Amino acid sequence: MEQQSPRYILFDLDGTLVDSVPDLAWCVDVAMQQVGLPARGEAAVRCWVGNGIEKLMKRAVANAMDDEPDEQLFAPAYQAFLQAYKENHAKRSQVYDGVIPALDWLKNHGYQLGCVTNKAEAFTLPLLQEKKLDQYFSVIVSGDTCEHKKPNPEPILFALEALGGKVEEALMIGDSKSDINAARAAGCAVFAVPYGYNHGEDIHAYQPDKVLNTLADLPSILAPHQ
Ligand SMILES: O=C(O)COP(=O)(O)O
Ligand SMILES: [Mg+2]
Repeated sequence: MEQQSPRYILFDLDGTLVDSVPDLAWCVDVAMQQVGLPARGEAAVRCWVGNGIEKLMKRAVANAMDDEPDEQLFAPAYQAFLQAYKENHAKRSQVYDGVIPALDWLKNHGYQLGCVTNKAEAFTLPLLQEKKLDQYFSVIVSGDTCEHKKPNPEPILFALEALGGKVEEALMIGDSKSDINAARAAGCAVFAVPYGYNHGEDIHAYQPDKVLNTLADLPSILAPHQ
């Protein structure tokens, strides 16, 4: 399959467009307190984000990346997190520098944009709206839109079908190995940003087609369309 210059660009959300860990960590610690566990803090949450909020809370309750949590603690902690995050998904979170100018430029130069996130839809849409990012995207695919999340290619393929685009014309941009692996499995190009959340690992190790220090670099890399 010959990769063409992209016309469809799919953006990851947490760690790529928005630094959402301050709100996620705040809500994790509210939940920990409610079930009598110690606060986990932002640094730990930064390593645990990326596979959806249920997985994040399993890691927080177990205080480990891969261990299964105590079910008696997990169920109430997860409910407490959902309750807290409803009111606290955008308060402390910030759009990264360079995002708005990049999205404006892409939108004005003929690109079709989508957002493909592992965040649950109940939180994705309000966060994008509150940060005034929803207006840029013709399709928004959340962690519970499809049967599988990234790194499965399904959400990327679903977004492209909605946009009417082919994988050869698509570029995924994300911060984690899940974004890179999903894009590779789908068969599209992938760029990464190094400032987000990749479970504490250097994103270069996953060999994206390019690593961008900021999304503001995109206009100097991509050709304008009509
Ligand atoms: O909610 C998460 O785990 C992260 O979502 P992301 O796919 O936007 O990085
Ligand atoms: Mg991400």
